[in-house]
Amino acid sequence: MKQKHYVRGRALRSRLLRKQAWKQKWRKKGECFGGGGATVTTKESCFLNEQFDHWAAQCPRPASEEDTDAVGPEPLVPSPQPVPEVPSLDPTVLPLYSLGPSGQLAETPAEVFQALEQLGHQAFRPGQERAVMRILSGISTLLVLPTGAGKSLCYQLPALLYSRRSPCLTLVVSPLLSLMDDQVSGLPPCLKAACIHSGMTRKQRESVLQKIRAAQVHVLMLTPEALVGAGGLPPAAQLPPVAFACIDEAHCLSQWSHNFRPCYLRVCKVLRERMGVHCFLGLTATATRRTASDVAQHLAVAEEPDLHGPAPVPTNLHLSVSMDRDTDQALLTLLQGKRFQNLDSIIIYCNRREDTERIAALLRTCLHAAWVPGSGGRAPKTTAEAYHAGMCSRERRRVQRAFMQGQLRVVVATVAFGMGLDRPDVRAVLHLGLPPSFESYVQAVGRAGRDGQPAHCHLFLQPQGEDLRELRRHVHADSTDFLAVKRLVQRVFPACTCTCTRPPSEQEGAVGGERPVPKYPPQEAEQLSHQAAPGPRRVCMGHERALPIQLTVQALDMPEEAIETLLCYLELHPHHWLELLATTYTHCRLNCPGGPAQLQALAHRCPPLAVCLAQQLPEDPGQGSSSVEFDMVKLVDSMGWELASVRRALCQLQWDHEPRTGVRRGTGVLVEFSELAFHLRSPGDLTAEEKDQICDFLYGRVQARERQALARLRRTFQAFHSVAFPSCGPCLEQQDEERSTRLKDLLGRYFEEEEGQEPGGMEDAQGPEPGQARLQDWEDQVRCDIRQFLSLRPEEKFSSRAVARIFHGIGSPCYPAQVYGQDRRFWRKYLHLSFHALVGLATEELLQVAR
Ligand SMILES: Nc1ncnc2c1ncn2[C@@H]1O[C@H](COP(=O)(O)OP(=O)(O)OP(=O)(O)O)[C@@H](O)[C@H]1O
Repeated sequence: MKQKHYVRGRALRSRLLRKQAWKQKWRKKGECFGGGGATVTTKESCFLNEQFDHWAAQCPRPASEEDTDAVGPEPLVPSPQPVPEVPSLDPTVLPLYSLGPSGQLAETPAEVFQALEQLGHQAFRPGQERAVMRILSGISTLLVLPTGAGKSLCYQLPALLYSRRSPCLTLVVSPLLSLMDDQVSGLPPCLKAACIHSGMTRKQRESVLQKIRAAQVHVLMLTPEALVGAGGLPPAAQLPPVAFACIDEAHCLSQWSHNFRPCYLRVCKVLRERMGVHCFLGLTATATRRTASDVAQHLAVAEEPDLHGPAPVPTNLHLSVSMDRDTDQALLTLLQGKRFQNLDSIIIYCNRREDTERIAALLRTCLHAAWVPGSGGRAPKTTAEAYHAGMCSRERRRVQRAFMQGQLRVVVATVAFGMGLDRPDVRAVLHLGLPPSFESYVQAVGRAGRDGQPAHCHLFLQPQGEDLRELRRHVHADSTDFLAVKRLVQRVFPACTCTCTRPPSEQEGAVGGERPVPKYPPQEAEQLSHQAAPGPRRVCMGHERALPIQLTVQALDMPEEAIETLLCYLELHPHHWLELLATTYTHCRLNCPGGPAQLQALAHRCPPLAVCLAQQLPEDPGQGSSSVEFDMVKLVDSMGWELASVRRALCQLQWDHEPRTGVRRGTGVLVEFSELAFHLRSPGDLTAEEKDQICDFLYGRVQARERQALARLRRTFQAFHSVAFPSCGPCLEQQDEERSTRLKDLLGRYFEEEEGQEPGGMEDAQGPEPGQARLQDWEDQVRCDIRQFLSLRPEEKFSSRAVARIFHGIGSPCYPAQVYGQDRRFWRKYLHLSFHALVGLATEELLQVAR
């Protein structure tokens, strides 16, 4: 029987719960991205070769010197087993075809059409031939085509032809970790493919790498994290040359896209600098003009991207929208109406995981008896199942397989379902609630009717904009306040002693930084240069620094991704304020069982240890110690060595050779690395004005992003609202073609337009937004609640944003939902009021309390 435990003391419990929530998140991150794990120690690995999959007794052979750095996030790719013979390879892959005298593409040769047939297709679809010929001519290309238009062929065919000419590799970077294995097995048999992602064991990864080294793989699929994060790929010299790199979902590269992923920016850098990639193919189904030109810039595509391909929503899709009071009942009515009742492959998208479970159960109960199987012949056995990222991967795979095989009629899912799904005969896609953007709507409906046959899409919009409130929460969750930005800037640019040597003439402000200035869209660069005038000529050429992730996240009350995004902005700025390096473990603890004498002796054969001890001596004069703890990155910076070399030198202290036999043996020394940290290089001689400029720039960017996201939401809501029926009644029998076309036009115009021209004011400037109440009607009550909330937790130092977040039900690292969500008096209480108005009131009340 379970025993009940009673805990006294709210403060203690909150702290414990907070810690627990944080640990859970940390562990999950570790599973997904290879980072975020607990302290990595050599204790958990084999004593002989430091691998994690066996103990010393079963060790196949002692580690080589190169293996000794197999600790921490970077060196996850040791090569413990004999490497097969690598065929002699050309270091670079030349384009297959050369351009004409005026730079035009060659006429498509017969071998390209033969390869197309070999891949199972008779003719090219629109956009494919040009993209394929550009890649085969070595020209970087951005291809924007709707979902299901056949983008994958544009890397498959060139990969096949390049590999036919000489052994080489095509890299495909894709965020679809869950589907990667399926994607690999779905490739045509003439293309040998493999994948590397963080869900693989070290052994699996090593076996893939061996095949690659032996040039047995034509296409290598990778997640961005697997490329730039933990482990990465071995040096380019150990791999076949890369013909070209394909970036799937390339819109993630743009900071203006609905789905910016900072990690993607490092992908291009790593591919260029580490893998020597010159030719890129970017693929996306959802890029506005602004996003597309930003992505093109990153991929170094010279021309303006062509957005005049097929319309974002194919003609065979029939779109409709309704605003029903009782959405659950309306959904049941719609599915039993003439238009939907015979359709036997339906996806229903919900914004919340709980809803997927609830709706699936509702459909199982209410639809099972009423359902009339379609004429397709395959009658699904199950009516409805839920699918979301919170389910275990086995269960998700089971649901997906059942749907793909036609055994399941309806999948009720979050957006986690359907990415990369290639079932041609999905007959309907329904949305229960407003999608977060036009992009995600287009992507979702694009899963239907890929076979060209008619398919139906319906959206249930909540009439009072209730779903808008939920979506706005996500926007505010990503935002931050000025103080947090300032704290981050202080941590990133601490003063260094290099400034002492700056000549006085230069301190006055000779113009122009010496660091290289990255290429930037002219309009953007101009805008940025107004915000950040060129600073004085740098004396300090930059220091390597480590910002421990956990500590920084807690200190700034900002999620890791938000911090990474801000760091990316600084790297992208025309002044190139910093350089982001791969995350690393920064804290090192070295323990000598032989006591201080052994430590001193080791320092004689290990320069990093000698430097470290020398740096520590003034604090600990005369006192011998058998262990030492230090910041690796600081040490590396002071020595001017490479981080990997220092780590390797330290790890080697754990081994020496038996003097007589020369056999390797353990010294008993223990080297532990911990504290995963952002790793960067930044100058330490910034003036106070420069730091202020940087803060202004970052905060301006955060605000602009928030404004842009809110404006996008508003526009999405208004577009669907403008074509919505008051109830689903008129959509039961047949679609309304006029409204469907009107919606398609609105979507087409959105992707065609230059974005960012919208009035940028926050919601309050124009009165309450849809789904919001007027602040004046609530002000007294809100003030009263804020005061009560603050008085209940006098020990906490809330910021006004933290208070507003709690009233909107937004968790943050310091104030997680698991803790604060328990107090229902405040959590989510004012979701119907403007977030910024709440911040304003909270500021006034906090000032009042402080007086
Ligand atoms: N030239 C072609 N002729 C006929 N069918 C094709 C052609 N090119 C691709 N296809 C088919 O079109 C389907 C969709 O292709 P693919 O998965 O590459 O689309 P996509 O644009 O990548 O979609 P998504 O954006 O959803 O990933 C596949 O079944 C593929 O075999």
